Amino acid sequence: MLDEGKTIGIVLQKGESNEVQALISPEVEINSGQLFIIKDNNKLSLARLDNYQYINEFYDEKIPIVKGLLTEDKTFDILNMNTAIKAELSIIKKYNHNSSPLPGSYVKMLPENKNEDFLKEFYGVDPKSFIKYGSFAGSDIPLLLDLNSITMHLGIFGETGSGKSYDMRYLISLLSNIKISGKTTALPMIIIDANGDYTDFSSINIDLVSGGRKWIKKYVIREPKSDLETKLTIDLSLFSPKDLSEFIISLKYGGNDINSLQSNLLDYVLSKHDNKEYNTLLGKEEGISLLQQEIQSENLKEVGFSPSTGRAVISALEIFKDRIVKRFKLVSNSSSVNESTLDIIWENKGLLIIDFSADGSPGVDISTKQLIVSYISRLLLNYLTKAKYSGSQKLLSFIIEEAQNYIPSNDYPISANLTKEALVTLATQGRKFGVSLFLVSQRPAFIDKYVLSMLNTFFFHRIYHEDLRYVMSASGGLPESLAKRLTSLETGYVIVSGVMSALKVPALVKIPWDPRLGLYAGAVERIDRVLIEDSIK
Ligand SMILES: Nc1ncnc2c1ncn2[C@@H]1O[C@H](COP(=O)(O)OP(=O)(O)OP(=O)(O)O)[C@@H](O)[C@H]1O
Repeated sequence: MLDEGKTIGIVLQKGESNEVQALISPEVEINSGQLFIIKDNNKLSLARLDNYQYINEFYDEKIPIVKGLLTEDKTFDILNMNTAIKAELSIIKKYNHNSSPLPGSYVKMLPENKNEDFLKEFYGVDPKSFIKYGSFAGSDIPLLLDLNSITMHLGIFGETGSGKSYDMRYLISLLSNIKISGKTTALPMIIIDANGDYTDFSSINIDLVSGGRKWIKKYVIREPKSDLETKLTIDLSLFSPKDLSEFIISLKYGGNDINSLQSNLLDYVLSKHDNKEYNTLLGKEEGISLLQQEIQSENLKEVGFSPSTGRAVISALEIFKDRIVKRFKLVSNSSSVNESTLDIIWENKGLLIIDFSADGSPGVDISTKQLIVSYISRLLLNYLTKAKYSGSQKLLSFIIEEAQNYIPSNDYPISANLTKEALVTLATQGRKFGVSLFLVSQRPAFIDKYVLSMLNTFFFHRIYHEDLRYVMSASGGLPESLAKRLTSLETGYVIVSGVMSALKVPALVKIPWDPRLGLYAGAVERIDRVLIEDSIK
C-alpha cells in the first residue's frame, strides 16, 4: 500500500550516512522538506527532500558552445530540453529492513490512500489513539499527534501574520473533538487570549469547540456586557506577602523596577496578617486604608525603615487601590475563577477563555495581566497537586499567548518575577500533575531559556531571522533543509517537531483552511479587499 504513489524518479547513488541522490522528473512540483517513498525492490523507505536543483545535460558554463548558446534567445528551447531535477534525500524511516536504497531504486510520491489501515502501515502505530493534524506538504497524509505526550508542553512560534492564531484555533478545534473508543471528548483548557482571537468560541462559533465539551466561558476584566461574559476576579490569599509586596511596589514604577526597601517594608506589614485576610485588606478600599494606617503608626526606625520609605509604600498602596481595586475590581474573597471552577472545567472538559484584548480588558497593563496569569498558574498547580495526591489524576492545558510577557528571557526588557516562578514550577511539574503548557509567541528568543528547554513539541511558523538560533537550539536542531525554510515559510505551513509527532522527525505540514475557523478578531483581511469594499459603500 505504501508504494502505491506515482513513480517520479530514480536513485542515482548513495550519499553520506542516510542520504541518497536521485534524479526526479521536472514535471513534478516538489519542495524542500517534502516526503517521498523510496522503493528498492521490496524494501520501502520514507525519505525527506533536503535539496534539489534543476539540471540540464547541455549545461556546463565552461564549454564554449554553451557560452555561445546562453546569449541567444532562440536557443532557450534547446537548453530547456533534457532537464531533470537532481535531488538529495534523507532516509527518515525504513520499513522492516535495515539497508540503504541502492542505485536504481524508485522515488515515489506518497500514496493518496489514507485510510486507517494505511496510516497504521505508514506510521507503525494505531492511528485511533492519535489526533490527525493537517497534512504533510505535497500530500494528503495527516500528521498524527500523540495526546499522551501533551504534558511535555508545546511551543507555537512565528512572526506576526505567520498563522499562529489560526493554527492555535485549529488545534483547539481538534482538541475539542477528540474521538476515543467511539466517544467524543475534549482536553480541558484555559486560554490567555491576548487579542480576542478565541472569544467567538464562547458565542457565535461555539459549535466548533463544543463537540466534546459541556462548559465554555469567556472572562473579562471590565464589567460584562451580556450573559455570555463573566467578570474575572482573583483571590489574593494564594500569594505570599513577598510576591504581593513586590507587585504593589512595581506597579508604582511602571512594572519594571522594584525598590527593595519599600517592598521589604510592605512585606513586613503584610506578614503580620494571615493570607486569608489579603482579600479584605487589599481587595477593599477600607482594608487598604487600614494597612496605610498600620504603616503610619509603626515605629519605622525601630524596624529599620525610614519615614520616607513608609510614605512611598503608602503612595504605592494608593496606586494599587485606584487601579486594581477601584478601576478593575479584580480582587474578591469568592473569586470567579477558583478550585470549583477548575472542577467544573475538568468534569465538563471545559474551555475557559480569559479575554486580555483591548475589548475584554481595556486599559489593563502588563503587570496586572501578570498578576492574573500568576494567579491562574498557582490555582492550577494547587488544584492538580491535590488531585494527584488524592489519587485522581486530572489533566488541564494552559495556553499562554504572548508568552514572552510572562516568562521573559534576560534579553527582554520586562520584569516578571510574579509569573516566572509559578510558570517554571508548572512547566517542571507538568508531567507529574497533568498540566500541559502551550506557549505562543512571536519572539521565542525573548522567552526564558530554561522554560524553552522544557518544551518538547514545537510548531514553527515563519520566524524572524533573529529567532533562528533560539529555535534551533530549543528544538534540538532541525535538518538543514527545514531550517533554511524557517524564515520564509508561507502562511499556512508549519514545521512540527518533537515528541507529540508520530513521525518522530521534524516535518513540514500544511494546515487546512476552514473559512469559519478563519473568522476571528485577529484575522487580517486582504488590504485590496478592504479598500474596495470601503469605496463601494
Ligand atoms: N492555514 C492557513 N491557510 C490560509 N491562510 C491562513 C492560514 N493561517 C493563517 N492564514 C491567514 O493569515 C492571516 C494571519 O494569520 P494569524 O492571525 O494566525 O497570524 P499570527 O501569526 O497569529 O499573527 P499575530 O502574531 O500578528 O497575531 C490570517 O488572517 C489568515 O488570513
